[in-house]
Amino acid sequence: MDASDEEQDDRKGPKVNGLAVNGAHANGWIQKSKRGGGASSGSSVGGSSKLRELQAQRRRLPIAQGREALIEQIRNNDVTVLLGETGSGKTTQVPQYILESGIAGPGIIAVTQPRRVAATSLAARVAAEQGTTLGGLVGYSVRFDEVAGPDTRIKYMTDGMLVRELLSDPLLTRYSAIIVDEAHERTLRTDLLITKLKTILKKRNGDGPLKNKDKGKATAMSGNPVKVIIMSATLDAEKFSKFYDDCKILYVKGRQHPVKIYHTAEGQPDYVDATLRTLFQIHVDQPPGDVLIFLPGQEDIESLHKSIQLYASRLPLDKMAVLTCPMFAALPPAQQAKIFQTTPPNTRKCILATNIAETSITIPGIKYVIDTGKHKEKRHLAHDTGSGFDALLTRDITKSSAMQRAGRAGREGKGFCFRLYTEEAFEAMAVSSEPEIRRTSLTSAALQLKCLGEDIEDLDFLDRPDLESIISALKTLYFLNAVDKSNRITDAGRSMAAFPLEPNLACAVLEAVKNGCALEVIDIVSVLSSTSKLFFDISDEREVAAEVRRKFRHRSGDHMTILNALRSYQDVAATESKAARKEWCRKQYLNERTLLEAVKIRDQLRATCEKMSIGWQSSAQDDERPVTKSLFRGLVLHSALLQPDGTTFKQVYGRSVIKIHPGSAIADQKVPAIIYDELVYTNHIYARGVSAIPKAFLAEISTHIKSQIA
Ligand SMILES: Nc1ncnc2c1ncn2[C@@H]1O[C@H](COP(=O)(O)OP(=O)(O)OP(=O)(O)O)[C@@H](O)[C@H]1O
Repeated sequence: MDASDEEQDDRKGPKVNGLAVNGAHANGWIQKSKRGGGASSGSSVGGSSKLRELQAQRRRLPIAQGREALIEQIRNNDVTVLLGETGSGKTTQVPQYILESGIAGPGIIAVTQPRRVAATSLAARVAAEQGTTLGGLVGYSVRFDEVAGPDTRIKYMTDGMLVRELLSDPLLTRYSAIIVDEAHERTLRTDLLITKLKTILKKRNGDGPLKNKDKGKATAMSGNPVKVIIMSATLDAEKFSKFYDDCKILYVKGRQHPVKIYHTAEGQPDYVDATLRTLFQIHVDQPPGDVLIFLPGQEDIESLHKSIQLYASRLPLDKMAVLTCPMFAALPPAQQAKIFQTTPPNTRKCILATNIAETSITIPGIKYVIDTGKHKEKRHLAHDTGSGFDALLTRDITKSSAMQRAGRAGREGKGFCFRLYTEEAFEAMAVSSEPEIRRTSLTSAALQLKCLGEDIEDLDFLDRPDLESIISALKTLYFLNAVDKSNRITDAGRSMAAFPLEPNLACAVLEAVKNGCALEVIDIVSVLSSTSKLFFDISDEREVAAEVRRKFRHRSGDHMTILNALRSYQDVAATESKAARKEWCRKQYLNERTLLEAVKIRDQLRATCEKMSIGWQSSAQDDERPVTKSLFRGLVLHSALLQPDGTTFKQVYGRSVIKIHPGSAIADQKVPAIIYDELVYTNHIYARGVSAIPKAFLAEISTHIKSQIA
């Protein structure tokens, strides 16, 4: 291991300990924080020692030194770009400063996050710092889950939730401050917010950004102005500033604890093996402290997990034990929660994570980070037919990601980051990832914008989406009958947008209402919309799991199979205790978290139907045909016909030749046509979530679709 041995300070530009503004040292206006804690709005700040300790921790954060100056800047400016090192305290402190200083008036302070795990864990931390219970003064809102109430003033939410709120409140009038955090990730939804906030600022605050105090006061008196703060540790601040009419850029200097970074002398093509060696080198040579390892995906995590266990079992008994905790989205909740648990004595916890743990979160105990420099990236390969598929590819990370990963060490004390790539490789990395708007499907965004009376192709974005993706999105909306031939939103399109679902699944629900099987389709769609998969795919138990789950199999395919599994779970849930339910799920290799989430989603979808006076009860019983027919309507662009070879399928509205995934309930059946939820690209293009459909469905496609593809 070649130690380049510098402390992480990859960002260029002048900074001072505390704050600097637009690159210049902010001499004269840096003030020491008078106090770090204390809520201003009726929260129950008790005198417990835990709370006192949390308040002392707040005062020790680097950002606390510039608290007053920061408040002043936000007070005097409509838009602020805030750049501060990882761990400096931006995400937890800025909303509290805004609240405590009263800048935001009586409105809610929204803090957006790209990932739900960040939104929920940050809300819990800030609630504790305010001495209140979660859901009171501080809450969160993520898709299908909200813990907030009438007293909530700071709300951590996923960027998607705030975009959704635009539909019911286009000027986001409930919010007096909107903090867009981790803006460097450039998720599609964050980019949409950044665009929309520009118009919202004009409408709520008046023309042009307000840069001086007097103007700020004048607007505050005249209506319901909003403060916008764009934050990140690794951001192209100038670009954001330019977008918002050269708004102020503030820099927070300093991390609470240093992180020492090491690079390898040579590249490590076998990064899993290199990780294993580095881990045991740390384990043998370095003082106690937990290790966080970043790997691209589940397969590498499972393989490394096994190797570590094997080596750890051979360690001398007088050595510290090694405890491994995998962390990826599809993992059951109990296992995910392990990363936040305290480590038993004389044990080194070792978390093997995807980039789900890369930004925002603080994992107690982590002192060492091993960064393989790889991640998986979803890319939508669009087709001019409106079809296309998402491919998950292993790629090099960006400089931004590398810095965020290193930033997960050094949150409670001095940290170390071991990068399994050379310093030259780091220097050669792209600064930040390509914005999602330029590489994922735009269908949902285009529909939401249509509802707001706007066209995605006309909007002012930080980076414009590709014309090809826009066309693909608009064609999909047309195929779903969400827009008409003149590209105007239809009533059906408006109804689709009202559901917290992808437009194709919302379309299937609306079709199911017509076909008398909404109950079933809502159940299926609820499982499909959960964050994790229903069926565990643990590689070394794959065959046992498939055998156990055979009883849920339905001859028509995976959608009805999902329904069978959900129904069986509900039967168990109706009679058994929580523990028995859990055990039942474990034995069936079913993810209970998915089932619990699906039940919540189902309730929300039923409530959405009721709000729109749509009946969700079913008339069709024990008949899969209307169910698959309804799903087909939503998944029409995901349909494929059996080829003469009898094993592969050709997309009806695309050019790809695909196979049914071996894990599918109908993998060994010969069926004339299929619909599928997604395509995954490995050595072949595989369709996952597959159901058989009669060819007749394809023939029945409405004439407007036929004319479109002619
Ligand atoms: N859940 C938590 N448990 C313990 N300490 C925490 C927790 N959340 C935050 N902290 C402490 O507060 C510090 C600041 O966290 P915060 O998330 O505000 O930083 P940040 O500047 O937003 O970092 P990042 O850019 O990495 O998100 C952390 O370094 C850690 O010391």
